[in-house]
Amino acid sequence: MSETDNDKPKLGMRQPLGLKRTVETGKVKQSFSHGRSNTVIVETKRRRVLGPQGGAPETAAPAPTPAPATAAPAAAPVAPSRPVPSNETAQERQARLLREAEEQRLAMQEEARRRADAERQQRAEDDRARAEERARAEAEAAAAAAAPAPEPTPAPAPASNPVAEAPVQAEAPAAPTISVQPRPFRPVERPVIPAPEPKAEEPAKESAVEAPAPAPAPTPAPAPVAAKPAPAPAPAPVVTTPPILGRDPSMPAPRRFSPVQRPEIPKPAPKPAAAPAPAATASTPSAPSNNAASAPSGGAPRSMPSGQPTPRNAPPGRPQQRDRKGDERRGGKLTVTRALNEDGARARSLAALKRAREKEKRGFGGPREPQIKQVRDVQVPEAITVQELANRMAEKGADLVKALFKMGMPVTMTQTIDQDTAELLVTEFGHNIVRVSDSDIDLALDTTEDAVESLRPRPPVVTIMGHVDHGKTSLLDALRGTDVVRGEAGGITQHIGAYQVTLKDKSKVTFLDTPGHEAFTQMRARGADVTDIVVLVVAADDGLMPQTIEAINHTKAAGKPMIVAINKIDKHDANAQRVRERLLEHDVQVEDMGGETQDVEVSALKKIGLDTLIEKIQLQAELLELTANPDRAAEGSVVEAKLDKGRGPVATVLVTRGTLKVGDVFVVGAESGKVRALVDDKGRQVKEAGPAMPVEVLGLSGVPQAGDLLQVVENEARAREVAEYRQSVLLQKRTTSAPASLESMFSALKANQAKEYPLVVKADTQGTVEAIVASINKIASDLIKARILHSGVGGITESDVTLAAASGAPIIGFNVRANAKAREIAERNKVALKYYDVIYDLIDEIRAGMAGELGPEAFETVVGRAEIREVFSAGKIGKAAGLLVTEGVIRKALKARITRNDVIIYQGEINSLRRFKDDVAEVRAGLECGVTFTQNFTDIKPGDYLETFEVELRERSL
Ligand SMILES: Nc1nc2c(ncn2[C@@H]2O[C@H](COP(=O)(O)OP(=O)(O)OP(=O)(O)O)[C@@H](O)[C@H]2O)c(=O)[nH]1
Repeated sequence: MSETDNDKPKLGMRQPLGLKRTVETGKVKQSFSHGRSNTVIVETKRRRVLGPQGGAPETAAPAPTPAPATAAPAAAPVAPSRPVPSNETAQERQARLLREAEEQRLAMQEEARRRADAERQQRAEDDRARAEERARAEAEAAAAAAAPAPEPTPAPAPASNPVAEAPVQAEAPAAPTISVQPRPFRPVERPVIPAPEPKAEEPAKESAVEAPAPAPAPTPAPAPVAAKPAPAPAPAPVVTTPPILGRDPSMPAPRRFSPVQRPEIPKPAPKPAAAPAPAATASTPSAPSNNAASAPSGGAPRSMPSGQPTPRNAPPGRPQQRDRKGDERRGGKLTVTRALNEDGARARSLAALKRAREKEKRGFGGPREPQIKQVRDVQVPEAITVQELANRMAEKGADLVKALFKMGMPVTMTQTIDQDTAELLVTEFGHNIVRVSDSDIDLALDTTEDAVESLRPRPPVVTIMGHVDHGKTSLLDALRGTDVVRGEAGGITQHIGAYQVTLKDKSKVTFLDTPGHEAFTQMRARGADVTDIVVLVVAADDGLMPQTIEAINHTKAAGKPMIVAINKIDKHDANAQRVRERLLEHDVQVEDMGGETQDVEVSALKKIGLDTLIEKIQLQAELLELTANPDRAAEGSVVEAKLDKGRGPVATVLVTRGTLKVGDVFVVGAESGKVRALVDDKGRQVKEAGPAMPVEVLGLSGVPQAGDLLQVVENEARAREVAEYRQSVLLQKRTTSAPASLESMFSALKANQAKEYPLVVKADTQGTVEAIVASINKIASDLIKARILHSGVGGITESDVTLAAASGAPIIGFNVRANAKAREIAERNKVALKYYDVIYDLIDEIRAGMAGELGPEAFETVVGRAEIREVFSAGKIGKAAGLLVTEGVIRKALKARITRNDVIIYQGEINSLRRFKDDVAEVRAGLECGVTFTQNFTDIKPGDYLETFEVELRERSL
């Protein structure tokens, strides 16, 4: 039974007597390279001293066990455990155990290295011996060849065999003595076995195993000292640690690092190309060869001088070792770091150097010079965040916040401040404020005059104006040699027409035809605005009419010269002179009447006076000296716009200056676009349109408003930006309509009391839509007003019908029709679709419809009036009044009312009408009578008046 067993507590048994435990156990944690670790239990056996005679220890330190032939490292004797002081504390024991474990580990490493060195030396020796052998053999062969009679040569002496020399060589590295075995731990105590009589062959066998020499030759060789087993019963282990001076040799000395004499490492000999002897390879035991393989390769020179002792009490620093090894490994290599920094200090990376150089170049490297503060022009919109303002000022946001805080405004960076506060900050920081508003996004109207040298003569733009049916279109047709009149619905012009006529002398005149109907006031106003000359057409038979006068006013307002064309002079009742006289009433003095306004008598039908009219137009144009710069970005005015089924939104534009080309990017009103095609008044595609040329423009994003200005811009992004801004403004206008004053509030309240007549209006052109909407809005009265849910250019669509259905509104289609789907939905939802092609019919029907919506009108007629003279009590029915009829007839069947000081105090019916106690139906003026009322009305006083009246219902008209 081992002592370990004895130590175990045994249940129900008594503890053995008197003997202290002789085995100390503890855990040791080992750390290996690459973060590996191992925890082992270490047992340390203490020497047991028995009594005074106990000179010899009862239990010897583990005697070296005869090593098995295969385990070469185990052949070394187990390192003896030093006696442990009995008063050792747990911490001391722990420290000691750790120390011992570390010593063991170091010893193992040293042993492995030593063995590798020995092997290397051995190999070198072998090579040398083989070389000598070969040389000798060659020499002998040469000698034999030289000798006439060769003598038999004795076999080579075994001593010369390199294998036999191996053990001898193995002795060399064994010189330094090591106190620990290469085997790491021995937790189990070995039993004391009497050492066998050393056989002669045993050491040899051992040495053969120890030595890397592969030869299994049983040649007796001197056994290595360290490997020599001590004869039993030697109490002490093979002593390896020299006793420390001044210490009792019988006492176990604390373990210390043994000074390890580093063996001389031969210079790494160039490895022979040939492999080691095959015999050696075959017979080499696996364990040593493994050890050899694990030894560090001898190729790299060691940085530590050989033979230098390891510092005695130096802590076993693995990192130190690793570093050293790493240095050694890298010793021969040229790395970037080493190349850049020879002294081994940590060098900056190439990227860092590059960055530093760049920084230097930028001028940030050196010490900063005090910079002169830059004064900036800071653009500040109506509202701006503190952060954004800081960015624009190139100041720190925190500084701005601080400044605002000082001003008593605790704000954050993300908070928005107004323009005034921003101005305070901008001036505080020494900059200049430039106030801007959202409208700055918009394109400014280019009012700059073109250089005189860039101006070229351009055709005049002539607008024909006048009352409806006075022959405007007919006159224009006669001038153009075309027949537009026949194509017009109802024979009336319902949209503006633009044409360019080439005259006999090849000069050109642009004509704009405007509608004469009152609904197209806006169109006439626009016509007057864009034109150079106005031709006022007045029918000689009809004279001046409302729209004639309106046209005169538009022309005057626009400040344009006028030519009066007195038309229809072929008619028998034509009276041109009367027209001239009537014109005087409106401050238009024609030449014949001593004025400056030109006039001409014409007949569009008979083509009389047309040349004279043209001459007068040309003369007027000459006087005006019309010029424009064709070589610049185009500007134009929209005279008409529509949504064409095949071509999309189309605008008729009169170019005012510059030249509009296909591909130009433009903004027109709240729409933008890129010119896809240009079509002239004769339907031909043109590449460009110069000043005063009317042209249809294709490629718009939407239908613009007639009268909108078209401006060519630099790029599509800018065009979109401007169009978006303008649309947002329009939206804002539509959605914000708050009453501004009390007056407007009351009028709005009143208007709200009026009944609404909802409508959806769709028409063929923008101008027509505008005219229809304006005409419908004029129909409104205090009782009813039209509410146009939606108006637009183009055919009637599903969405129009859906919108109308929601409010039960009819849809007005002017020169447009509903598509199939819209018709289907309209039928299903009972939405009325009303189509028109003459604006008169449209307005009349809407007026009738709105009137019908209100129902018949009540008209009241007072039939009789009487003065109340006396008031009597009439019992249950309240009071009776004695009257004198002053006017008309008081009838019982009629409605009656009592007024006091012209204020109605009662309205109802007469219950009874009596004259001298007789009930009568009526009492005429001048007679007296008595009345009672249906309702129990008692507030009657003498002096009040009684009226009887009739109500007549008549059909309403608006
Ligand atoms: N006898 C006679 N009739 C004329 C003359 N000029 C026009 N008319 C007739 O007058 C009518 C109206 O002519 P329009 O040219 O349509 O008149 P308008 O001014 O263009 O009418 P709106 O476009 O509706 O404003 C037509 O029937 C013409 O035939 C003329 O010189 N002599």
